[in-house]
Amino acid sequence: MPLEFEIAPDRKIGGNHPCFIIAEIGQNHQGDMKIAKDLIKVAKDAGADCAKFQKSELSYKFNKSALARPYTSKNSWGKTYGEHKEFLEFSHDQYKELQDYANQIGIYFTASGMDEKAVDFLHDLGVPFFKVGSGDTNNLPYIAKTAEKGRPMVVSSGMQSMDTMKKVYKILKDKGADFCFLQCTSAYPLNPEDVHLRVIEAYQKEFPDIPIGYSGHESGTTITLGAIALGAKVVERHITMDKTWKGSDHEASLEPDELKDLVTQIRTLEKALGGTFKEMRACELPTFNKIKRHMKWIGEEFGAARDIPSGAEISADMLAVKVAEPKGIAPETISSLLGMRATRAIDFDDSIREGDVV
Ligand SMILES: CC(=O)N[C@H](C=O)[C@@H](O)[C@H](O)[C@H](O)COP(=O)(O)O
Ligand SMILES: C=C(OP(=O)(O)O)C(=O)O
Repeated sequence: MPLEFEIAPDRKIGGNHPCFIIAEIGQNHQGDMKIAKDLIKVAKDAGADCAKFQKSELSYKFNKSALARPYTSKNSWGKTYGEHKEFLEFSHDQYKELQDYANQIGIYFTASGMDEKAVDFLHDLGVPFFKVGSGDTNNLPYIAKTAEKGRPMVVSSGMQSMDTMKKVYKILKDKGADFCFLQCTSAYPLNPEDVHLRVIEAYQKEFPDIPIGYSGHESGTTITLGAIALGAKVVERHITMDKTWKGSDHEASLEPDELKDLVTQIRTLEKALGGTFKEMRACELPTFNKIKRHMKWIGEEFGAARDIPSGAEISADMLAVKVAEPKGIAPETISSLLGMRATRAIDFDDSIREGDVV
């Protein structure tokens, strides 16, 4: 049984707990607090568990030349990558305001700390758990320091190999962290053939004592539902007000109605996954009573409609399986009746019931 743990106050993940659904606002707020709050509300109204952002302390995440690099993409909000990222970055005070808003409307609030300094800030802010974005997963000193803060961790794995994930697993286990891994492919939007949902199963095999989840960048909801069917206990999807907006992630995001649909579909699918024990279910009884086949015999050996006398030895050609009133012996036991003897005279087309043959 995969490990369960409390990812946020009064909310466990893993085992049979409902999948924890993270609505990733990321940088889809366009640098605008109103849009950011509206997206938190969208997450809440759709029934997602958590609204998430991305926090960087830019001079700790990037070196000078990375910040000075020209960023000429149609998704750029500045001449350089540094200016672009600065435009999309909220201040500490703004984070506090967003957190207060999330608390007020009743949804968990967190962010990916995209460098050690940002993790320090989020720790002080008191987020329930840390998200580690794929770009930071092979930063092993960062992984160790983040684990030392003592909060649960959700670690994504885009661009990483199984070998790297084993290293991350070992560090986090050694630190005694509660954590889960998310299968992820870091492309926006993500083509179905690049998703590799079966990595969820490979992770569960390799890391049997942690919950496994999925962070998706594909279009639509189908693939994420597949992740749930394969056992994902945490799911993260980007959300947006409008997929056509300027920005690298909008196209791979879910609009409000899609998020709502996804949450509803996940909750339905979770119910439908049920248990692994196979038996007839209570809801099947009416059908069973109506059509399940029960054994009857017909006296073909003796001629149709001829009575079988008491004491006759039962052979296969005396038996037929039909929908019977009253119900007879269950047909899956047919071979065990052969060679038995009738304890009473049974008319053609009568049911054979317990005690009629011994
Ligand atoms: C790997 C990773 O961090 N991915 C994040 C999460 O999915 C993304 O949101 C990036 O921050 C985003 O795509 C970057 O876009 P730009 O470079 O235009 O700011
Ligand atoms: C990059 C992030 O996530 P993922 O790698 O799961 O897309 C993130 O959380 O900032």
